[in-house]
Amino acid sequence: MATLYSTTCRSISYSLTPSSSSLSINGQNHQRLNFSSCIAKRVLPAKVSFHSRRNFHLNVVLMQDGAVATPVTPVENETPFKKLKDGLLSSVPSTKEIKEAATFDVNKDESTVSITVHFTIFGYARSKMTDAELRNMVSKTLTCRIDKRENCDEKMDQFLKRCFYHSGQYGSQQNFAELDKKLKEHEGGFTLKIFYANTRIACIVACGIIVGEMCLGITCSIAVHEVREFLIYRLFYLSIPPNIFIDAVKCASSSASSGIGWTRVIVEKPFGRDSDSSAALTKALKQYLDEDQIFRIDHYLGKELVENLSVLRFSNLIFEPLWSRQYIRNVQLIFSEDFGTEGRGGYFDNYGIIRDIMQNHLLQILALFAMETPVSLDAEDIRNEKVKVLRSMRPLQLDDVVVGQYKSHTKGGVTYPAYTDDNTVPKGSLTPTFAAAALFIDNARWDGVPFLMKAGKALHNKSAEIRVQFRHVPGNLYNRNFGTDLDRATNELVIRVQPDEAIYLKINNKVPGLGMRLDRSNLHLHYAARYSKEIPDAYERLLLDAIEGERRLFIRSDELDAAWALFTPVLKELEEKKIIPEYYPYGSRGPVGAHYLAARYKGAENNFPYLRGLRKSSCIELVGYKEHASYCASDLRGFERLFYGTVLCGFLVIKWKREFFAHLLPVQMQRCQFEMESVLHVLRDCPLPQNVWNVIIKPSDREALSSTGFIPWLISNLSSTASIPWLIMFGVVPWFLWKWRSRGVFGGDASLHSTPLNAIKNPAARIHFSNESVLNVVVAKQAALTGWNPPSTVKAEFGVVVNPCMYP
Ligand SMILES: NC(=O)C1=CN([C@@H]2O[C@H](COP(=O)(O)OP(=O)(O)OC[C@H]3O[C@@H](n4cnc5c(N)ncnc54)[C@H](OP(=O)(O)O)[C@@H]3O)[C@@H](O)[C@H]2O)C=CC1
Ligand SMILES: O=C1O[C@H](COP(=O)(O)O)[C@@H](O)[C@H](O)[C@H]1O
Repeated sequence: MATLYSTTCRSISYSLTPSSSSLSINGQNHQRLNFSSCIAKRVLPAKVSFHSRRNFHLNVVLMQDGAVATPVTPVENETPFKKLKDGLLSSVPSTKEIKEAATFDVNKDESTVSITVHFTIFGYARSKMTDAELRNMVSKTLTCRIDKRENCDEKMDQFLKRCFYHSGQYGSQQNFAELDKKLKEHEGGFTLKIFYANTRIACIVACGIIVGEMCLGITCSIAVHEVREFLIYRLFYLSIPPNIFIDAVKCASSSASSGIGWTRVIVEKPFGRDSDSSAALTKALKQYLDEDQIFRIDHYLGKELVENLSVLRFSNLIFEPLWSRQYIRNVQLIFSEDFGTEGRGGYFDNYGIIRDIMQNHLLQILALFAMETPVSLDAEDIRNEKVKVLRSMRPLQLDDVVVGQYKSHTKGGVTYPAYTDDNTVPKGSLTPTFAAAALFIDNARWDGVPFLMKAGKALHNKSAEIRVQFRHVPGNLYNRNFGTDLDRATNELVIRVQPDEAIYLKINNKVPGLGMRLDRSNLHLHYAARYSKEIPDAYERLLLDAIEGERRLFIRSDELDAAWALFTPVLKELEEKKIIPEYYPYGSRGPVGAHYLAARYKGAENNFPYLRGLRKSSCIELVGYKEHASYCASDLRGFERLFYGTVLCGFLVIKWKREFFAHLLPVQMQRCQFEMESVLHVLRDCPLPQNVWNVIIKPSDREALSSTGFIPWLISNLSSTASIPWLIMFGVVPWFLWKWRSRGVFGGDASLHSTPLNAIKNPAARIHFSNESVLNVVVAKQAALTGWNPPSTVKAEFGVVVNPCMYP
């Protein structure tokens, strides 16, 4: 826990916890500290144009070109708060500056304000630590980042001198009283002088700049010539496990809150586990705090590109008109981490990825993305709109969720652990480390548009992205260039939140030259190339906002209720039904089920995500799958066609499984322990087909599939004509499965099948392959390998039909 305090206009009590958690400072994740310490806040002499707090952010919104200094009203960006914002952790004022009283020439009214700010950070936790040890710990990650890197050593030294530590129990009034005593020793007194020539200005100054919202009670008619006041502001940052929030808040509020000045509390997530526990937490917090003292932090809201969402939408004419169901096909919100829980399993296992990432970070992004235009940039106006959009959403359905958990995987001689290998995780835990979900907003703007969320740990990369896929161009003149590949034919806007922040729009473009060839190119805003300034860390922004009393990026209690209302039913169902997650190898792209979920919702023409990577299509027409899909191209080689046919068969199996496989083959399903069957999951995880797989595929190739993900694996393998076993494998596995099933159900005689099997074969018969000989080769190979040759009637029904391209 941390207590920031400062005397004068910004006296902040801040406590971070010397714990294992990561506080991101300077763009890196660092240990999150439970500490309170002191940062001296500089007083910045500046010419300022004062505004009320309500307008404060309008000032900030003024464009500042990152590359070229803006000539526009620079004074508005130079408020002490802005400076404070730019310099909190990095630019510590010199002692001279601290002691100096700043003089602000307030417009023509000549109001003059003298401010001296003391800023101190105190760490508070149970662990024993001296101030020097704390400073040493902080110094390991502290850098001079935002400001001009001048006198860094000196600045950091000054900063560290303001860090202190006090050890105590979270539920001990006495320990908090001791903390209070120590804080007071550092707080001292301060003088706030307001010289003014105009009462109105003086009050605006006081309200808007000096004492933030605390001044609201001050009547503007008071003619103040000089105010000598001693204000103490304390900001408690509860970077501690949620089960001790209330103890800490109780003690802080009764034994260590500021007597004169504000006391605020930043609460870290998770805010409960579901609607009930969240409501209980809010109720308990409100015993000791008012809502406006509570700052529920969601650090994703402090990320630069998330903040930029509203700017992008509301200050660019080109985007806002497109921001609706009319033009947007789907929106994808993606979070992935390339590491597992690694030591945080104790916390994580009680929450799981849906609560850890989706219910808060991704949902908050969604709300900002989808909200209607707020009345103003005022925190309440923005939060009102967010609540409205959250309340227009349909609670998540189990059918629209896929959960996964990472399993151990060996790559390059290194073995990566399974989630359950973490010794802070209970054995046999079913907690999802991956989830994909489709959410819907039932309002006029977004009706029918899927918002696809995906979040996972131990995946192949670390990133956070918003991807907006637009609808196809109706009657596109250039259709011929794209065929039926919807992804190529339409635009996509990508907002890369991290790493390497960027915004880019995928467009179709003519490749320069005499011919007419189109390609996909990006209109690209790459932050590192465009802006020389480093991007502040989310926590830097949010801590500063809390100090300033800016609530825009913090979660209001009604927002929280609305968010939990969306996720609580499905979380309960997952837990009550003990849904087994799909297992995915550490470092992979996650469970296959997620691709099917996405395929179901991304758009009718886009049902075969695995085929997308190949950027080719075949002359196969599939009729009988829910959404009609067709792929056509003239240059496919035989084994690729075969592959398509095989995967399509797999889709049919999935499609029809629910009707009859579920009760005919419960053993198989149970053995695989999966709720949902998929061809890939069968290949990778079910014991029986794995035997076939093992006969045919070299171990190294098997491993490659698990570790690289299916699309790159296919691309690399299918592009090698030497790899003839692939051809066999793609044919054999489904046939083998089918054979096994036939045996299981009909005693090995497929001809005895009746209605259920017909249910697969009939639609399958409508799959057209354009190369008969390929199938015959495969059938012969599989007969050799499995000892079973499908009866000719079956072969015929599976439809080896030479079929010219039906689609140009
Ligand atoms: N780590 C992350 O990436 C993120 C964390 N959060 C949230 O931030 C908060 C802190 O996270 P993190 O630092 O990882 O948490 P930790 O589990 O590391 O806890 C922080 C500190 O709290 C004290 N503490 C831990 N467990 C207990 C306990 N059972 N009873 C009393 N005190 C305890 C410890 O200090 P001591 O023993 O010295 O008192 C510890 O150093 C949590 O609410 C977390 O959910 C939010 C987003 C991201
Ligand atoms: O809130 C959380 O976020 C982190 C990821 O944050 P990032 O800023 O590094 O992307 C995640 O690791 C953690 O599980 C979760 O609690």
